[in-house]
Amino acid sequence: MVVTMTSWLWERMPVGEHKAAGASAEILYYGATVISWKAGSSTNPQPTERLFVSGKAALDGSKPVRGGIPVVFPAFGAPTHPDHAKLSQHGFARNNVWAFGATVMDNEAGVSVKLTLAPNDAIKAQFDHPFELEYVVTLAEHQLTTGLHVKHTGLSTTAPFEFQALFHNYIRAPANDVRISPLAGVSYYDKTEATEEARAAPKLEARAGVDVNKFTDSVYEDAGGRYDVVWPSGAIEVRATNLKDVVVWNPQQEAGSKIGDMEAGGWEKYVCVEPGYVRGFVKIEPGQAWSGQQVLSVKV
Ligand SMILES: O=P(O)(O)OC[C@H]1O[C@@H](O)[C@H](O)[C@@H](O)[C@@H]1O
Repeated sequence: MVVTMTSWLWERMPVGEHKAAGASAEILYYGATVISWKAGSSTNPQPTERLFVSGKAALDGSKPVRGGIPVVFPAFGAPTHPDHAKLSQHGFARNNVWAFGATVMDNEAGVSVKLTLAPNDAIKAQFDHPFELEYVVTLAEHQLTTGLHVKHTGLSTTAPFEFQALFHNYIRAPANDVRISPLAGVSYYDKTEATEEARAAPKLEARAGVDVNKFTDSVYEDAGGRYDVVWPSGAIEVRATNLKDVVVWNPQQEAGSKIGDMEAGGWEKYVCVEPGYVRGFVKIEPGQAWSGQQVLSVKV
C-alpha cells in the first residue's frame, strides 16, 4: 500500500509504504486533492482506479483539479453567506497549496497522512478569520477515509465564523448505468432548474435508485449519511459523519461539453456523490473545532 504526495510542481514524495496489499493513493499538495485511489475488493483483489480525473485536468496548480476528490471549503457553489462574498465558487481549499503535516499511521492496517492549511495573504484577503485546517487521508486495503478538521484559532474575544464543507468525490463509474441509494423520501434542491425560485423550492426524491442519465445537480438535505453507488460490475459505499447533506452531480453532454477542462465524453465515466454540510452553515467559536469525515469502501 503506498500513499504518494505530489506537489503542484510535480515532485513526488512517498510518505508511507505498506506492502501487504496493493492499494495506493496519490495526493496533490495543491488543493490536498486526492487524484488517484487504486483498490481492489474482497471479490476482485486486483487494484483498480476508483476515481475519475479528466484527461484535460490541470495538475500544475493553475486551477482546481477536474476530478479526484477536491476539498470544498468554506463555501459550496457560488457563495451565499455575506461573509463569503469575496470567495470564488467552492472556496479556497481546493486551489491553495497545503503543507505536509505528519504520517499519522503506517502499519498493517493502513497508511494515514495529514496535510494542513493556514491562512496566507491571499486567503486573508478573501476570508479574514483565524483558522487552521487539517486534512487526514487514510488508506486501508479496500477503503479510503478523508477527514477535514477545522479549528478556530482566535482569542476568546475574536468573532465566531461560519462555513460549509464538502468532499467533491468523482467516483469512476459508467454514469449511464449507475444508481445511488437510499435517497427515496429525502428533500432535494435541483440546481438544474432555470429560475432562482425553482432552484429554491425543495423536491421530494421518489426514486429508489437515483440515476444521472440526464444533467443532474441535486443537493439532498439531511440525506442520512450512507450512500450506495452501484453499477452492473461494481459498487462503492460512501459513509459520512457530520456531513448531513449530499450532492449528486453529473453534467452529461448538455453541461459537460461546456466545461473547458472536461475531456470529451468524460461525463460518461464518473458520478459525483459529494457528502457535505452545505445547506446552512457550521458556526464555530474561538477555541472550538469541527470535523467532518467520509469513508469510501469498495464493495464489489
Ligand atoms: O466546475 P466546478 O466549480 O468544479 O463545480 C462543479 C460542480 O460541482 C457541484 O458540486 C455543484 O453542485 C455543481 O453546481 C458544479 O457545477
